[in-house]
Amino acid sequence: MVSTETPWWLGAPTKLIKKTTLVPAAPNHLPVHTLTFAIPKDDSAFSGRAKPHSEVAIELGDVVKMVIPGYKPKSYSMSAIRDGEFDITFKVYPNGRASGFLDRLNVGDEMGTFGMTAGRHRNPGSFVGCIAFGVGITECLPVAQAELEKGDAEKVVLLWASRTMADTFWHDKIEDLKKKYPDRFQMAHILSREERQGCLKGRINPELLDQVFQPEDRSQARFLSVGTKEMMRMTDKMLEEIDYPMPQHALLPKSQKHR
Ligand SMILES: Cc1cc2nc3c(=O)[nH]c(=O)nc-3n(C[C@H](O)[C@H](O)[C@H](O)COP(=O)(O)OP(=O)(O)OC[C@H]3O[C@@H](n4cnc5c(N)ncnc54)[C@H](O)[C@@H]3O)c2cc1C
Repeated sequence: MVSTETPWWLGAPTKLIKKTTLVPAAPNHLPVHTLTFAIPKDDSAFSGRAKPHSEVAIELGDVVKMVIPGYKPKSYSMSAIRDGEFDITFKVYPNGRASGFLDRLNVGDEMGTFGMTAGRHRNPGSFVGCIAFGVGITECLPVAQAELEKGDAEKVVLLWASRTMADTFWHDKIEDLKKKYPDRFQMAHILSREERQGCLKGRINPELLDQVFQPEDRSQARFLSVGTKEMMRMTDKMLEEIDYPMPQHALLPKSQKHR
């Protein structure tokens, strides 16, 4: 018998309602855009491993799967959720199959999307250190904000590694957090290709992590790094070198059944 049901991995048709450019395309910078979509109204469209958008826990690193036609569902962090709409923020890679498709969408177009759990849980404690590599800030900043809002973290330090300052965005959001939490939130930039006052220069290494993250009580420190798999593995190794064994010191370790 042939099933007429839509497979769960196609998600539900989701309409693009706004496109905002955060980093314009330039010879030395890949563009970054935010796409705002209307949340599909009918939750019954989600089955199997697909979750409704309203159940995506941004603070636990859950993702939205964007179903790229003729390709596959690709993961993106939900960079914000509001009444009836959600955002993804993405970098457009040269010849990127998924990012290229997203970049070519026009307001009013529809594509399949669904929510998916990252299968992680939160490790509580008084110090949070976040390390974002490039566009990894799309997960790190919303998680850092959620940690500040929760209140048990006395200090949240966010280190953002970029090529140059012109590759960065969300300065207004970062300033708002600094103003709202002057004693609890600290932001540090490290730039690999630009000397700039007030910013660290070079690449992340264990000594630098030890210098940037200085918890009063080391046993309370929890870390999140977001970037490519290789960058995250490398960062975990560096944290272990400076005596923060992982996943004991992970902010969002994988839950048992998702390992
Ligand atoms: C859990 C999770 C969350 C994610 N969240 C986001 C997000 O919020 N925003 C976002 O922009 N992306 C995010 N990504 C990455 C995203 O899923 C795609 O991998 C990315 O958009 C590239 O896909 P593509 O098909 O366009 O590029 P591909 O066709 O896979 O690659 C095209 C070219 O770009 C290069 N490239 C691809 N990815 C990277 C990279 N990360 N860094 C440097 N070069 C690269 C490739 O080497 C290749 O040369 C996330 C990934 C995961 C696993």
